[in-house]
Amino acid sequence: MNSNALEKILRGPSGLGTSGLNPLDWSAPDTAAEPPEGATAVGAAVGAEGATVPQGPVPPERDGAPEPGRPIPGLYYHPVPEPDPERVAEVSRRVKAWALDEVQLYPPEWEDQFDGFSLGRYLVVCHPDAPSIDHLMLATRLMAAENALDDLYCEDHGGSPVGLGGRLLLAHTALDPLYTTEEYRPHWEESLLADAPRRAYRSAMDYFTEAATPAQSDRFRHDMARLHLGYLAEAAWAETEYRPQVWEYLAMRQFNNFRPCPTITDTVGGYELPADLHALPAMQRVIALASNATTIVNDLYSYTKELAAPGHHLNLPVVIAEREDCTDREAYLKAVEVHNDLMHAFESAAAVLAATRPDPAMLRFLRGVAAWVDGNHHWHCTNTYRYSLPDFW
Ligand SMILES: CC(C)=CCC/C(C)=C(\C)COP(=O)(O)OP(=O)(O)O
Ligand SMILES: [Mg+2]
Repeated sequence: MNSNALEKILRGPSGLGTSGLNPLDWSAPDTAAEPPEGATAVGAAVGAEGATVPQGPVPPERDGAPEPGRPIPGLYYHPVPEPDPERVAEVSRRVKAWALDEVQLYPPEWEDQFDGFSLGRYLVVCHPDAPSIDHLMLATRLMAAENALDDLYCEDHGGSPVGLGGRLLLAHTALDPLYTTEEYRPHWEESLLADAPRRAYRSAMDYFTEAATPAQSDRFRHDMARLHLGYLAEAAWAETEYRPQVWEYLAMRQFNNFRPCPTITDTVGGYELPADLHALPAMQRVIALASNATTIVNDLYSYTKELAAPGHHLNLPVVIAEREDCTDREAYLKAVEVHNDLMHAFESAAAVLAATRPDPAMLRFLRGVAAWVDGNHHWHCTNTYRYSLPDFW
C-alpha cells in the first residue's frame, strides 16, 4: 500500500463530503473539511516512503506556561497542531476541581507537579474528535487516577514494590467491584475512600461507566487488569534485582503500558466500536502495536528523568545497554529504531485491517488510536516540565 492510501485510512481523507471521517472535524460535523486556522495537516511531514522527516523545534504551550520542546532526532512520528487552548483551559480547570473537591487527589505541596503534568493539553491533543468537554473529562479523570496510583503505589511518591500486589488488587476493586455478602460489603465500600488512588479510581470509573456501554466498561477493566499485571512484573523484578532480557522487558512493557488510554477513544468520541470488532485478532494486534509504540515514546522522553531518579529504573535504552553490551548512546539510538519499527508495524497493520473490514466504526476507531499515538508524542515532546532529552546528538 502506498503512503497516500495509508495516510488516508489512518488520518482521514480530505475533500468534499469527507468531513465526518476526519478526526479534526468530528467535533464539529456540520463544518467544512478545512483544518482549524493555524493547523498543519496531520501527517504533512510524511515523505515519499511514508517516513516522517525529523521536525525542527515545536512551539509548544504547556497549560499556562509556554516552553521549548524538541523532538527526538530520527524518531518516526506525526506532528499535530497545538490543541485548542479554550478546550485545554476548561479541561484543566475542571480536572483540578475534581481532583481537589471530589477525590482529594494530592496535598497542596504537589500542586506544581499536578499543573506541570498538563493533563488538559494531554487529553485534548489525544482526542481531537471528542464531541464535548464532558467527553474529554471521562479520559482526563482516568488519566489523573492512573498516574496517581502509579506514583503513590509504584514509583515517585512513596511507591514500593513491597506489598504492591495486595494494594493493586484492592484498588482494582474500585474498577471491578467486589460482590460479597451484606456483612462484608461495608468494609469494602469504606476501603474505596481510604487513599487517593482508590478515591480517584472509583470516581473516575463511575463517570466512565455512566457514559460507556457495558462492553466498553468491560474492555476498560480488562485493559486495567493488564496494566496492573505489568506493574506487578516490574515490581517483582525490582524486588529480586532481576535484569530482564530485552524481549522480556518489551513483554513487561506491553502490559505496563498506555493501552487503557487509546482503547477508550470511542467512548470519548461518543460512539462504540462493537465488541466483536474489538476482539478480532487483527484489531488486538493493531491496539498492542500502537500502545507499545506510545509506551516506548515514554521510555525515550523520560530517559533522563528516570536515570536521575533514585534506584535502578528499567526503560528500553537502559535494558538494551545492559543486555547488549553497548554504550548508553548506542542503546538509546537502538531504542529509537525499535520504536520506529513498532510505529511502522502499527500503521501497516491498521491499514490492512481498514482495507479488509471497512466498517465505519472500525475506521473511526483506527483513526482515534492513530490520533492518540500522535497526541501522546506531542505531549511528551513538549512537556519540558517533566522531560528533557539526553545529550546524544
Ligand atoms: C496513563 C496510564 C495508563 C499509565 C500507565 C503506565 C504508565 C505510568 C506509563 C506507561 C508511563 O510510564 P512511566 O511510569 O515510565 O511514566 P513517566 O516516565 O514517569 O512519565
Ligand atoms: Mg518513563
